[in-house]
Amino acid sequence: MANEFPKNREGTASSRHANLTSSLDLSTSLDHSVQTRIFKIIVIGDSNVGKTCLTFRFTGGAFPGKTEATIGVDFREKAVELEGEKIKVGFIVGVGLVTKADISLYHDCIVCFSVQVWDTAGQERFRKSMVEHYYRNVHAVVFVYDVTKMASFQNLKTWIQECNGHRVSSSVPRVLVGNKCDLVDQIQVPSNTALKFADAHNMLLFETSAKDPKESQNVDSIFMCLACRLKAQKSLIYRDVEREDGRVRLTHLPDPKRNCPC
Ligand SMILES: Nc1nc2c(ncn2[C@@H]2O[C@H](COP(=O)(O)OP(=O)(O)OP(=O)(O)O)[C@@H](O)[C@H]2O)c(=O)[nH]1
Ligand SMILES: [Mg+2]
Repeated sequence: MANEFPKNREGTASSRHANLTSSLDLSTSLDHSVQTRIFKIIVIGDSNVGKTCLTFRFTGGAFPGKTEATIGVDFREKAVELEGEKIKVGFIVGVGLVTKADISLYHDCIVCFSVQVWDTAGQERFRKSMVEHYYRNVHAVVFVYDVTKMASFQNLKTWIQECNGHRVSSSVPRVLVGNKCDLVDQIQVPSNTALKFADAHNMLLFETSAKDPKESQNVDSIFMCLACRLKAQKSLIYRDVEREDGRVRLTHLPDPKRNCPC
């Protein structure tokens, strides 16, 4: 896998990823971070639902002034303190619209295509191998839909299927986020419909807005709550395990004494 950042549509290296890991594979950065506590969270959902803005709000504390569709993947991370302990929350944010030309540019990257190109012959084979990386060693999944776009809510089923199809265990925490609640006059997905769906899939539901500054605490609580659950679930004692390829992999040992205050 190439160790360079995917180029954006203008062909320049994306500066949005500035201080983040130079690797495209967070599991690789885990390899080098013995004793560092990192949770890998993937954020998926249709293009344009606000995945990038939500993670930007959490990691950067603001709504980005200018956004463009994510090509390839977006990496972000934030160091947070939980119960006096410092941990890192790393995000991989799924890609939006991908054209055929983009695909040839990004053939070495981890790419998650949006539903628009899922069933296109030829692309499907490529997508399959890339998405494997995307879901590997994931600690939590955030499904995002746009409360003003019913289609983005209906497509969640497909995103969940994909997640399950990549052997993401049912014990991996999943949350559902309805974004763009600031657009009160345009809401198409009623809260009770979303709640039923979340209950049926054993997910917590957050309805929020990456844009509205008054919601910023709510956005933080999505990820902090996940981090909290992860911290409670996973022992943060890592041990090294030799992989078949000779590299070292980190695993964690269960620690039943930890409880999540959420
Ligand atoms: N009103 C409103 N607009 C938002 C909100 N979040 C994102 N947007 C806008 O929605 C558009 C898409 O946001 P992104 O964060 O780029 O969406 P994305 O899901 O990352 O899209 P892809 O990268 O294409 O998959 C942008 O024009 C944002 O400004 C929100 O909470 N409220
Ligand atoms: Mg994006």
